[in-house]
Amino acid sequence: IEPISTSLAVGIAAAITGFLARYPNILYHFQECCRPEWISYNKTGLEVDLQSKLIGQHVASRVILKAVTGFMNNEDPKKPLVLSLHGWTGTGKNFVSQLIAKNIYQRGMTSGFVHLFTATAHFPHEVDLDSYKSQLQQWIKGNVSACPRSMFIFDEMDKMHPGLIDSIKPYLDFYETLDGVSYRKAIFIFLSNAGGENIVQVALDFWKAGRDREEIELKHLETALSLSVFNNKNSGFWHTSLIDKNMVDFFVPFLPLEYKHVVQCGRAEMISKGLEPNEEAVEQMAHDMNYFPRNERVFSMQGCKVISSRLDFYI
Ligand SMILES: Nc1ncnc2c1ncn2[C@@H]1O[C@H](COP(=O)(O)OP(=O)(O)OP(=O)(O)O)[C@@H](O)[C@H]1O
Repeated sequence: IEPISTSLAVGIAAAITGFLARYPNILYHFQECCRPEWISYNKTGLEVDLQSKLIGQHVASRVILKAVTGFMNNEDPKKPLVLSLHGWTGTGKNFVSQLIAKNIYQRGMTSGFVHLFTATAHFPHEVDLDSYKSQLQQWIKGNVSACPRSMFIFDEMDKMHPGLIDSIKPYLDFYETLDGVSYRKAIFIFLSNAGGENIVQVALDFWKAGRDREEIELKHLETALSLSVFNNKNSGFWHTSLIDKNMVDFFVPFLPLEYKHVVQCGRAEMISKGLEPNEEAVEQMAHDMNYFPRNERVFSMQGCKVISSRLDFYI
């Protein structure tokens, strides 16, 4: 071995080791880890995002901001935060979960500490229920052990097998620790369409009475939600004791979106594509969407869901 190269290599290695010993935190800036450099709550960011990006959801915006802020500012929460988001398709439930993730984790939804499960994709076969249960429990335990500030999003909660919901119950409860792991700093978000029709009915009643949509408050929707979520035999929730044990901290209703919201979503979509908003195209697209109920045609059938792809056809 050539002595000059060897001593050069040894010198460089020693310099790097010395540098890392003096500045151990430097690595944390490059590699995502469970530290404040990567995980810190930005309340103003969430507030601004909810106001400017989430369209037509004044009730959900308020509840979510309060719930997340209260939880994230509490250094010693007594249980994990459990939010259950309900509403018609395409009204922003997944979207809002992304906004929450973005304002807690530097890498948002791509963070290694944010975990998304979709019932039909991840747990499709009932015969595999037992293995799903143990995999899910191990996944939650492993990830919370690695980082207490982990976030778990369960999409299509109403299609999830009740037995599987039951298997995650212990992690949502008030336990100090479970097998030596504390779950109290974790966030669980459940998304479902359960209760969507009852929420639509409340919004429709307001519309028919000529009342402003902004007048709808959480209290107007709570009964609608509880009736459907608690009493619906088809809803996974109904079979489990998630509800009677008060494990869900907030039930968050999402209102159905109207024509004007579809237009707003269209404009926002054009801007996000880096285009100048084209009013004519956006209005034509909104006009061609399907609305319900059949006679009144007030609410968008697909919410804002298909706008991204539809818009391409009009511009
Ligand atoms: N209220 C909203 N404000 C702004 N954009 C929205 C809203 N609702 C939906 N969108 C747009 O439509 C897309 C699809 O919506 P999203 O996936 O959040 O709907 P969802 O309520 O989760 O529907 P589903 O119940 O079918 O899963 C979002 O990524 C977003 O671009």
